[in-house]
Amino acid sequence: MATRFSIETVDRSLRDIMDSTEIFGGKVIVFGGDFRQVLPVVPHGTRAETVNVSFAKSYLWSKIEKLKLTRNMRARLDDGFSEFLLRVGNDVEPTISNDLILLPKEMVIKYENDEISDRKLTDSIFPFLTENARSKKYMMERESRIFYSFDKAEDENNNCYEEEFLNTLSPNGLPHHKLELKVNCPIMLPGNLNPSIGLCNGTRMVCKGFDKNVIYAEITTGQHTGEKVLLPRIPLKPTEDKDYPFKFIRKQFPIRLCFAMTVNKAQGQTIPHVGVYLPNHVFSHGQLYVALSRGISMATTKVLVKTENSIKENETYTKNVVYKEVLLSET
Ligand SMILES: Nc1ncnc2c1ncn2[C@@H]1O[C@H](COP(=O)(O)OP(=O)(O)OP(=O)(O)O)[C@@H](O)[C@H]1O
Repeated sequence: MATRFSIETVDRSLRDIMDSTEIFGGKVIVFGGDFRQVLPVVPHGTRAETVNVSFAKSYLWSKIEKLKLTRNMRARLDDGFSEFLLRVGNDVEPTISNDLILLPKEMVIKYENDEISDRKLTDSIFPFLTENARSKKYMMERESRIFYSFDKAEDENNNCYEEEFLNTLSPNGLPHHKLELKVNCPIMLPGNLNPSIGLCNGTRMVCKGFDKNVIYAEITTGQHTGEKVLLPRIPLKPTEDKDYPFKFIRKQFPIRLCFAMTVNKAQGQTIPHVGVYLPNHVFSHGQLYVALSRGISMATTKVLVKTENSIKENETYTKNVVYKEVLLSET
C-alpha cells in the first residue's frame, strides 16, 4: 500500500500540470484498497506514525467518493469463513485478555511438539509432498543447482567492504547471495521487475529450468497465470539502504525461494492451501486478517500457534491487532 505522501505528491503534480485547484487537477483517479489490511510500513515507527501515513489520514480522503465491495469473491464458497474474516478485520470478534481471539477448531493445528506440528502444517500446505518423496523419478528430477551473486559497494575504491562481507548481507527486497534451485521449486520476485508482463513485487512462479545466465519460470498467480518468462541476472540495489553506509549492488537472478513468505509479502495473493505459522503472535494492524484472508475456505486454511498461553481449555487463541482509528475514518 502506498503512503499518503506519494498520493499527495501526485495530487500536487497534477494540479500543477493542469493549472487547476481541483483535486488531482480535475482528473479521475480510481483507488482500490482495504484498511483492514496491513498499513504502509514505517521502519521503527510507532502506532501513531504508522496511522499517520495511511491514506485515510490525508486531506484528500474526505473529498473522495467511496464505493464499497460487498462480497468476498475469494471465499465465495464458504460464507462462514467470509463472515469470520470480516469480524477479524473489523475487530468485532470477541476477545479474551490481551486481544486474544478464538480460532475456529477446523482451522487449528494443535501444538503438540515442534516436529509433529510442523509436519502437520507442511502436509496441509503441500499435500502431495510425502507421496512424491517416495517417487524415485520425482526425486531424480530435482537435482539442485546453486547460483551465487556478485556483490560490490558502489563508488568505493578503497576496498573497505570485502566481497565476503557483502555476501552475508540480505537487505529487504533483494535476492540472497546463495540461490539454490531445483526444477519445479516455487520462487517469488522480491521487487517490481516488469509489471506490464506480470512481473511485480510478490509475483509467485515455478522454476521450470535454468542455464548459466537465465532462469525459465512459469507465473502461478494473478492474471498472467500460466505465462512463461525468462529471468536474467541483473544488478539490483536495495530500495531502502539507510542501514548501510555505502551503496550496495548485488548481481543475481531477481528471485527468492518461496516455500514460505511473511504475512506482509502475502498481501494481495490468493493461496489455495494456506498454512499460517505463528511462532509469535502478530504485532501490527491487519496482519492476522491478511494472513487468514489469503485462503478460499476454512477447510484449506490452517493455523499453527506456538506461543505460550495460547491454548486454554483445549481451545486455541491468537492475538488480533487492529488500529480502530484507521477503520473509523473509512466512511
Ligand atoms: N467477479 C469475480 N468472480 C469470480 N472470482 C472473482 C471475481 N472477482 C475476484 N475473484 C477472485 O477472487 C480472488 C481475489 O481477487 P483480487 O485479488 O482481485 O481481490 P483483492 O481485492 O485484490 O484481494 P485482497 O485485497 O484481499 O488481496 C481472485 O482469486 C479472483 O480470481
